[in-house]
Amino acid sequence: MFKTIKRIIKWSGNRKKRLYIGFVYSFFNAIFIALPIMAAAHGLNLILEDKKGNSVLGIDVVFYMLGFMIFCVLGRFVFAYLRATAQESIGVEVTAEKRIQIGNTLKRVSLGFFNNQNTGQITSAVTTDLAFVEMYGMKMIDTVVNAYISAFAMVLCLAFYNGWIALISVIGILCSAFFLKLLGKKSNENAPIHQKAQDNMIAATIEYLRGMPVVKAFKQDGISKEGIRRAYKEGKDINIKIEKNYVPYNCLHHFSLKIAAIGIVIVSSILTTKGIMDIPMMIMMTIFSFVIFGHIEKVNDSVHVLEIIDATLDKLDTIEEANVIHKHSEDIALDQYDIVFKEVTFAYEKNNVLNNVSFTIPQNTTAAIIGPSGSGKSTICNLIARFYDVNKGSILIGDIDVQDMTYESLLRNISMVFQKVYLFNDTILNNIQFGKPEATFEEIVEVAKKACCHNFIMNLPQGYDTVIGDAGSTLSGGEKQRISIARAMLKNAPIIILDEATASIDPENEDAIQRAISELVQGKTIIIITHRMATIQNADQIIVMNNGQIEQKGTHKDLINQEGIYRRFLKIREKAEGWRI
Ligand SMILES: Nc1ncnc2c1ncn2[C@@H]1O[C@H](COP(=O)(O)OP(=O)(O)OP(=O)(O)O)[C@@H](O)[C@H]1O
Repeated sequence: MFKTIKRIIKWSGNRKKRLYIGFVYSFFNAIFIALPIMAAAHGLNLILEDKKGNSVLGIDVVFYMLGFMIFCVLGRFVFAYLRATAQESIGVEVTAEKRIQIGNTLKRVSLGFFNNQNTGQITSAVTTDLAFVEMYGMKMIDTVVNAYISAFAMVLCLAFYNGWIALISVIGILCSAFFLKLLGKKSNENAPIHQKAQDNMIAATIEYLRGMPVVKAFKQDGISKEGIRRAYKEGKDINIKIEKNYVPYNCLHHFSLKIAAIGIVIVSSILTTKGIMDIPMMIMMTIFSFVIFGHIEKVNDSVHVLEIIDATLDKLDTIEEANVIHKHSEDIALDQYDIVFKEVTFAYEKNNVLNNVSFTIPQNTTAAIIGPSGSGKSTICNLIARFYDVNKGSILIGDIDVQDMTYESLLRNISMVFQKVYLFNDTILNNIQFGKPEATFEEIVEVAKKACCHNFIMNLPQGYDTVIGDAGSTLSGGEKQRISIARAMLKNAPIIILDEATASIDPENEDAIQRAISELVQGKTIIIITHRMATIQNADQIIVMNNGQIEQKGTHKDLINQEGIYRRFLKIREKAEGWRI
């Protein structure tokens, strides 16, 4: 429990000082809770003395007492207020920074990180988990640390009057701390199970929502709901089991505090009957027995929360410590753009997807990459853009290893158009402008015209200001593709990677798009994955991939005369394109 408290304090970074100042306020707050009890005992003593005939209770004394009580209430209010202002906003401030920090880290990790980590895990880490720490982190500091500080302040007050009573309080607190430790251990065992159940529920929900179109198309509502129902049921069962686990320790924690409270009352009564303690003091001790453990009693609820916070911080640390792709790279401006693969070997997980691949694409030339499905064509493109790092060998652009360049300086030189287009849930204008944030409206319209988007954009209700749905879901595949080509055109990078970019374009637009692509690629270094024969035949170089290796390499003229995959591929394509209406 205290280990996690220490972690939260460390997590608050340069705001630690405010936490410590808050602890001091908390101490004085507790003193101002104890003072009225002590004053009441003193008042009672005066009343008894007065009754005995010693006239000690004048009107001035009554006013002093009243003034002191008001002073205590005000003191309590002031210190509670100061503590809250010092500590409570820290959680919100730190999580806001952490979100940006994690966002920056996620931007710079290799895409492999998202494969290895469950998407549900990452999503929950940056949304619900961080929100949990935001909401409960500082609350726990208040509940736990301030509870012990309060108890410590009151024990000091008790010790001032009677050492034995103070000792009983300390024993009660220590016993409860022991049971809380056991509870913490149990909770520690359960936290990852709870977390996993929660991640599974989130992952099942995402899967269910993502798969909705397929579910509807195949009318398999029942089957798809089964997964989500199972995840929710497991979540519920695990939570019930965990709660049951905690019951004995919770009871023992409360029991030890109650026994200590009863002990204080019994010992004060015995001391009073023996004449060692007077009645007002005994009443004061009894009142103390009610309030001294009040805050600590609630600490047991915090133990589970702290364990969840601990597991959450572990998870957030894993993301923050993720292998950032350009830890040692520099911002380099290239002056030429030859792309060289030197004996590149790469595996996404265990099995090699590329084996010893070497080729050179000279600046301002076009290389078409062809090959059967799964042969590694897209992987080559992903490695050029450094979405992943090679396992062996190197990739050079303009004689500079891509690993020596920062992501930003590398990607400044590359425009990519993928078959699977991703558009942001934003206006069309902003989606195109993403390629060059400083572009003027006129520039955007110009590229949109070249990419054959302008007409359909103007037919939309708000033209360029039309907001397109999630991932562009309100546009057709061809329209999305044309917007992504416009985006790439606007970026005007010297290297263009086209990964089956025309695959989802409707035939009537294909020629127009091809013209647009011809404009996009003017004077650039191009890597293109395509099945379109005309594009392949016109390429300066064709790289034929098979099973992660280069099977053939050369121009159309070279390869047409060789027996091999390329000739077989051409035959199939000729047949397919011959069928086109
Ligand atoms: N993110 C990934 N994680 C793990 N394996 C992957 C990943 N992406 C691709 N692969 C695997 O790597 C191999 C090569 O994939 P790649 O996408 O490069 O092939 P491709 O030639 O472009 O195929 P296609 O023509 O079907 O797009 C395939 O076996 C594929 O299953």
